[in-house]
Amino acid sequence: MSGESETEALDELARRRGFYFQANESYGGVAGFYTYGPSGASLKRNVEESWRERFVTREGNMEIDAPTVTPEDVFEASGHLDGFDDMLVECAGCGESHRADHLVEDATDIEDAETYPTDEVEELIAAHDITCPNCGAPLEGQRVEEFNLMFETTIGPGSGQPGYLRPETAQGMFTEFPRLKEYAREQLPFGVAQIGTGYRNEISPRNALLRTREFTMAELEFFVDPEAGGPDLDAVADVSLPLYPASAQAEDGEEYVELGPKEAVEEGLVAGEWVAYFLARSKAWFESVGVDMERFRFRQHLPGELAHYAADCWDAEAEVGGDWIELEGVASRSDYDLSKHAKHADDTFTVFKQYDEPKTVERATVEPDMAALGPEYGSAAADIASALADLAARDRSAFDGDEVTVEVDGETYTVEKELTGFEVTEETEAGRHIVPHVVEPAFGVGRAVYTVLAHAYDEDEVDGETRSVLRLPPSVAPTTVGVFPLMDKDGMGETARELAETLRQAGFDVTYDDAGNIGRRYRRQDEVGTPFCVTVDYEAVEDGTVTLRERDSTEQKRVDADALPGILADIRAGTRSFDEL
Ligand SMILES: Nc1ncnc2c1ncn2[C@@H]1O[C@H](COP(=O)(O)OP(=O)(O)OP(=O)(O)O)[C@@H](O)[C@H]1O
Repeated sequence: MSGESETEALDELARRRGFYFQANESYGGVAGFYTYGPSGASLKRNVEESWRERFVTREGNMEIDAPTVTPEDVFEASGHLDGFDDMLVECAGCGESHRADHLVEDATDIEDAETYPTDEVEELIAAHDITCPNCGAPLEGQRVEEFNLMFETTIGPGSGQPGYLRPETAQGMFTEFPRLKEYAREQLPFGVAQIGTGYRNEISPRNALLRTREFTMAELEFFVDPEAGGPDLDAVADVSLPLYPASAQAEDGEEYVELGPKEAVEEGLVAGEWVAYFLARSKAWFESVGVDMERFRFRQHLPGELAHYAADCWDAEAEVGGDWIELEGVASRSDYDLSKHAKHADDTFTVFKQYDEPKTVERATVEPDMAALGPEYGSAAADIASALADLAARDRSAFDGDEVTVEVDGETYTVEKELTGFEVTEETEAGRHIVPHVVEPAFGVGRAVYTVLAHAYDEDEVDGETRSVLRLPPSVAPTTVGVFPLMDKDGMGETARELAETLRQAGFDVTYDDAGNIGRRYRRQDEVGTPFCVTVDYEAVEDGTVTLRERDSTEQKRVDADALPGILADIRAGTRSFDEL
């Protein structure tokens, strides 16, 4: 199937079978907002649960649940207020808004247009005769502007306090760090995760769940000691990473490198063992929820694309509808976030790192003679005193001579050493405060759900008819099993209803269906990805055996109804397969 028809067929099935649809359609709907229907909400919940199990429970990490409305100060510190922009160009013809960088990328070989200044993007639009994708009018001469993607709100009545809907969940983990480090008993490394809603006022929402204005993210902020060693990469040695390095992209090649996590670090391709570790864990997780590994890669950010604080960043990408889309970013963020908050907030964003043995250290301090500094330097005296204190802590050798020079507000002052009260004392130190570095795997849940659906979607032929089928893994499928009586008579309906109830009580998502012929009932379940269907026929009423039909092969086997809970649990957990029954 071509890329476009794949996504069109999927969107149609998603509406019809209750996976997702445009929100508030009865009021005309607003672009970029989707409602997950019953099947989609269940699939999404299973994907989130599986993420939680993989990245929180099994890793021994913490999880928090922070508010989505956030005061302005937080985003001033994080840099979002100034820098969380996309490039906007509006069509003079039809008034439609577009991502200017995306239009340039579509029309040229440029892959990182978002890093170009707006005037250069305007020139590129003119040079390549780029037109409005909606109405075809030329966009030459239209202004390209930076547009901040955060939704603004007011907290409280009246003029209130300015606030924003969070564009990512990450800031919650950073602003609460002073408390979180206490729960971690200041022992690095430790991870804090959050699954929650993020909001971005996207200029041009499109491709269903891929670019929406409200979406669920699953993020892990992993705090590490930059001086300590990394994780044991043997634990993920069985995962090979399909890497698409920046160098291959620059040459415009499709040169993938398949390497184990350890080799990727040793060859200098992936900066840092923690990044390699999370790439491996991510790949295994994407595979477990049903992303097709033939259509999956890790793309390294190009140098211009990298945030200035980031040492390295890799995006997990999947091919959907002919395009590569970003599902997750794994970034090495250094101490950028915590240092920023330390500057703006009134708290400590460090951890106390204890030495193996207490150390004797020399400490240089000053105690300036203010009675002498005041008359000599006037209003600058207090600033000079604090500059002297900074200097003593930073560079003791500056006090070697008879005079000390400091700079305050661009002015240079020379102070007699005698007046500074400079002193060196010896102290015993048990440890010191360090700012942890952050490695962040950030996932978009909606994009993962959409990719899982797109990769699961298939059409084949059954009994001479084309069937649409979602080949979803049993662990994420919205319904685990459909239970049908052959007909609702001669005890078959009752037996089937009882079986459905037993399976529900055993914790399975069950659909009971007695409407229409059995082939049609199978087809309905195939379309929502139900991996198994159980049919209760005459024999079942007599001897307690039922037929178990597998979705993908459409093969049927007779099994004891009593054994079903065990069989289904094993298959969902991946410890037994249908073939082994
Ligand atoms: N508008 C959106 N709709 C749905 N998911 C999104 C959206 N924006 C980001 N995400 C998801 O959140 C994850 C982390 O966000 P991040 O800030 O790294 O995205 P991004 O680089 O801004 O994405 P893009 O370049 O595609 O806009 C992304 O990998 C993606 O899965």
